[in-house]
Amino acid sequence: MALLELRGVGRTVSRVDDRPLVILNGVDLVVDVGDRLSIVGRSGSGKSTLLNLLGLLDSPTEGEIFFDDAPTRQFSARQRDVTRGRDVGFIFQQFNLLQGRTALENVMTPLLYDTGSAFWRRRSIATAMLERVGLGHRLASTPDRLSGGEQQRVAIARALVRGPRLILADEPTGALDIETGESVMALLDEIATASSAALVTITHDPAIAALATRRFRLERGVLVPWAEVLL
Ligand SMILES: Nc1ncnc2c1ncn2[C@@H]1O[C@H](COP(=O)(O)OP(=O)(O)OP(=O)(O)O)[C@@H](O)[C@H]1O
Repeated sequence: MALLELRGVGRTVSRVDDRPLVILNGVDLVVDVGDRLSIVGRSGSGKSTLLNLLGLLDSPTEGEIFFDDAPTRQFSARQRDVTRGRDVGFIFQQFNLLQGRTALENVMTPLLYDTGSAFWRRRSIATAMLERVGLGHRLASTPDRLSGGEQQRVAIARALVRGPRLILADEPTGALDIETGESVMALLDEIATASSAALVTITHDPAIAALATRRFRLERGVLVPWAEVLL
């Protein structure tokens, strides 16, 4: 079942010199429930721009994006925010944790926006999530007391605490050594599998890209399937 579908998606921005810059062009992509996709591409090829579109942070200037078969062009700003908050989890290279806040507080943060019972149960839900990523003993630690791998585990717990159906990871292992990166990817895959979430990973690392079942390369804004295994 298609969770997300991009049809003929493009994104063009105007520059200071008024010449338009085509960042993405004619992107067709279907992300199914439980899919594992990787996207590689040179710096400036449009990877982050594409991820922002997949996460409903930006809108395409051409084409259409469907979420659960609904055209997102017709979504109100609130509908986009609600859909994103409920269904999309973001993981970044630099973790983006709230400094000065404990691991538990960081993971509880997305639940503050939950209108259901999860809001009232946020402490126990966040605790269980941190236990799941192996950090049950570091609930009270602030990011400055955690290693890079531990910080990324907190970020994963925070991204997944609301049970998103789509996980978007932008260079999730970029700031980690190879071994820690592999264990972070294994954890991401395990949690995504348990909740049937789709996982889209942007990476420069061919070994990380090869973990996905569907691999793509962005070449100057054009998305091309990439079957080559580089291991
Ligand atoms: N709002 C904008 N206005 C002008 N140019 C932009 C805008 N957003 C992105 N670009 C340009 O579009 C190109 C693609 O940007 P994008 O950040 O998507 O690339 P990327 O593949 O993620 O790069 P990197 O791997 O270096 O992060 C870049 O040349 C960037 O400078």
